[in-house]
Amino acid sequence: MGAAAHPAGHTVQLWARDAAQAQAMRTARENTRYLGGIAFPPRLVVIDGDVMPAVAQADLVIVATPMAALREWLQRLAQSTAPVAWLSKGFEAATAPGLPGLMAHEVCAAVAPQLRAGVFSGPSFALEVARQQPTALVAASSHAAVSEALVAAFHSSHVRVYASSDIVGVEVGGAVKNVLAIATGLCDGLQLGLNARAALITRGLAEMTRLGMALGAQGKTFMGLSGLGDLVLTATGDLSRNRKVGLLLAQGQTLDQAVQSLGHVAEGVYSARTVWQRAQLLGVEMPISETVVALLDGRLHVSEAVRHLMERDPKGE
Ligand SMILES: NC(=O)c1ccc[n+]([C@@H]2O[C@H](COP(=O)([O-])OP(=O)(O)OC[C@H]3O[C@@H](n4cnc5c(N)ncnc54)[C@H](O)[C@@H]3O)[C@@H](O)[C@H]2O)c1
Ligand SMILES: O=P(O)(O)OC[C@H](O)CO
Repeated sequence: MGAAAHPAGHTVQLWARDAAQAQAMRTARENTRYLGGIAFPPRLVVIDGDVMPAVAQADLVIVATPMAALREWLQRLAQSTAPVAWLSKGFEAATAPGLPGLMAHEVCAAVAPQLRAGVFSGPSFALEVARQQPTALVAASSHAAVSEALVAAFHSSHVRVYASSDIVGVEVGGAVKNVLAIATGLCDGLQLGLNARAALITRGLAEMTRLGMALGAQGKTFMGLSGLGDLVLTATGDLSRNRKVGLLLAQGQTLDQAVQSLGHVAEGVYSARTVWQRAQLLGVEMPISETVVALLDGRLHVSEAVRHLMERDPKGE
């Protein structure tokens, strides 16, 4: 996102937790490990060590870590006076037995309630954003100042940023699409055909919307960029790590092998159980997500997954 912010005329401080990786990026003026071949813009500065001096100077702080690291980062940033936005797309794993896992804004409310914060989401493979290919995103927060800061920082000739106040809807879309992309990868890996893929995406959108509305989201959010848009991208785009997990499971790899071979996080693997757990608590039917959880937990074999979905009782659409 650092490269994306630059055309709007901002200086970006990119913090890396690994000092050697930070030095390698300073030397190469690119992130060879993750986005090789994309030169950093001149006003991007790579930093490491204590991040707080940079936070104190910032007009906007972006947290670009997997969901599993978000709690720790929001605790660290709790006193920031600048708005904070996260890119993480997932539900947190339960932190104690008997407690449901949380959405990102719920984690924020628990550990940094005074922070002006929100989520930056939508269909956006990092590689295409870095190449400055056209991308449209959603900035969602209950604080208008946060969405406004994201629009000011990122809206440009190649990135369109739409503001939303429906943070629940945007976060549910971002988390559930990853689970559904695992299912779609599996479907394509098993060569079940285009009819099956369209059915999974459409019924997946229905279950995403059901869960979101039960959690208090607005239905229309799921027809937007962070819902349908990101679901279509992740379920069908071969740059997706979540889709890749499904494809690899279909080839007979174990979950551990599939996750190891990615080298990046596939959030659906970690969010699926929480998504399913929250749906169960609310009495929301999510048969595709339920099937993915059963596969990931090893309770269902790949070869049984399709039968599991197809043999459900008939019902109205
Ligand atoms: N890559 C994409 O195309 C993309 C696009 C939009 C949103 N996202 C979301 O953004 C989040 C991050 O995705 P990614 O692709 O950058 O993941 P990634 O697996 O590449 O990890 C991103 C970085 O976070 C670092 N990290 C991990 N734990 C950390 C911690 N505790 N503190 C600091 N840094 C830590 C990793 O070392 C890595 O450099 C995910 O939730 C993902 O769903 C990714
Ligand atoms: O590679 P994935 O599956 O994590 O998807 C990346 C982005 O979330 C797409 O918007």
